[in-house]
Amino acid sequence: MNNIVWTIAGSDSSAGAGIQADLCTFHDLGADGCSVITAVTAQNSQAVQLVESVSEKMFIQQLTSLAEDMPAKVIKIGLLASVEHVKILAQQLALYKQTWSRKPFVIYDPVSVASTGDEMAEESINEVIKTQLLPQIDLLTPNANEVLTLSGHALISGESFKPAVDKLISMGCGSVLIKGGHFELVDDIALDYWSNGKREIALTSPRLDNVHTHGTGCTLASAIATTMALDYFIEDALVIAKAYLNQGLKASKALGAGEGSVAHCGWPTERADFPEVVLPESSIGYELDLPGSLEAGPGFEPCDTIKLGLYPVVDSVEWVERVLKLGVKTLQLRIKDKQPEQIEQQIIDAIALGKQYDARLFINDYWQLAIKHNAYGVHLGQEDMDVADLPLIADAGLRLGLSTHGYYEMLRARQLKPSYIALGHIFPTQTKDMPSDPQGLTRLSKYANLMSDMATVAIGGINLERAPAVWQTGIGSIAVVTAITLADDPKQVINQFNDIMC
Ligand SMILES: Cc1ncc(COP(=O)(O)OP(=O)(O)O)c(N)n1
Ligand SMILES: Cc1ncsc1CCOP(=O)(O)O
Ligand SMILES: [Mg+2]
Repeated sequence: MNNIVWTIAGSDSSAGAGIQADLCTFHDLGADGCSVITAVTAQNSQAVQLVESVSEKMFIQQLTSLAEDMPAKVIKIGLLASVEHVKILAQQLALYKQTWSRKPFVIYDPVSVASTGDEMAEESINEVIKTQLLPQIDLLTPNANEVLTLSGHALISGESFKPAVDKLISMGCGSVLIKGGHFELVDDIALDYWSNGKREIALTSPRLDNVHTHGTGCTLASAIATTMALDYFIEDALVIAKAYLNQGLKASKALGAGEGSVAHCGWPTERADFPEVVLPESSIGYELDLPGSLEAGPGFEPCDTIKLGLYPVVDSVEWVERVLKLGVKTLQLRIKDKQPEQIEQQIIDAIALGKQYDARLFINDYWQLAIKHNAYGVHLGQEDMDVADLPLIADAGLRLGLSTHGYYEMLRARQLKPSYIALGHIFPTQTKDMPSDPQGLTRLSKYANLMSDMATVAIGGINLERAPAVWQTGIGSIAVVTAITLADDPKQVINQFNDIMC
């Protein structure tokens, strides 16, 4: 399947920004790029010498040529220098959204002033952008100056972010990423804040000194566009794009006498390049008034190893005993949707068996009962995390396993210092209704690599046939339900899994 991304932007003769940077980013991260040139700019590392918009005829024809047989999954917009182009583009985007079989996701990175400080667009352009273009935009990526121009809100403190974003959303755009590259809310920290009016996240990275920043806005927006085209959730796309940018900034270099450009170095893999997720109970979290109560505490009791091996997840004490007798050392009691009093005795019995066999027995969901009866550990999902008292679980000395479904959740979970992070679901599963698509092995390898210093567990649709490839990703454990509970011969299956994972 094609992952076509269009860039609608200006040509930068110095090639560090604009169309050139966009196409480079699409290609680097795995999208199929197409381009619609809005303007040709003559610039070098020190200044923009000339900007000339292409004719309306040429602008329309490029859009028409592509729309005819190369419709985009994602459209990324950069420099729009002419009022007429903005009007035409707004109309065309509305048409694509109404008529294409799959609505394109549209990202607009406003570019009216170059990083050199030169004005690049017609003076009256902002009015048409506000009234006609913003209603067609799914993600707007302004810096502080652009927030002021478009919303009238100055970003003077953390508290000013939400009203500014609310204003932009009320003007019609679906979500807003405020980029912190140009202002410092917190010393030495580059903070990005995203909200769609319902969900909000903030990401931080250390501010990088002595780097060349030409093309950062274009590169960030293009990296988001590509990862959205690769079907990542938006939160994950923002994380990957920020890591891509950090990696590119560290490798940036000057070509002329002035400002050099951000480099393009492939899919980011170094943990140091990935941002931190701002937790609500942190100084920046308070300042931004982020919802929720997650906080980075001292962390949870670790397991004795980060290679937890085969991890059967079973739904009865009988199964707990059965797999323990077959030598299993990591397991979970997962009984769904019962009142605590209905399952308390089963939890007590399972914990006793776990201790008798010296195994790592995790209790799914019922964390109060797990604390009350001193279980080895608790497993919680993303929704469970919002309601469970995590500091209480940590204080009680229980281990904690957390489910995650992508980069953002994984990095956020990591900050809580759990005993392991589960990654799923990897393949289609009949055991649980999953709201998202399976992650697949390529993503699992990336996650396992990024989390290689801690205990990780892969779950979802894993059977004996798939296990060798899963194990090769470097994951520390494989959790299975039906591969064991529906097996004709569970003993043989457990032995075969153990052979694969040795
Ligand atoms: C090892 C492991 N990984 C993931 C899950 C899923 O947990 P959760 O998202 O809370 O969903 P439920 O299991 O509660 O339906 C798990 N149980 N174990
Ligand atoms: C509980 C759970 N969480 C994510 S997938 C899953 C079910 C895994 O079951 P199976 O191994 O039968 O696919
Ligand atoms: Mg759960």
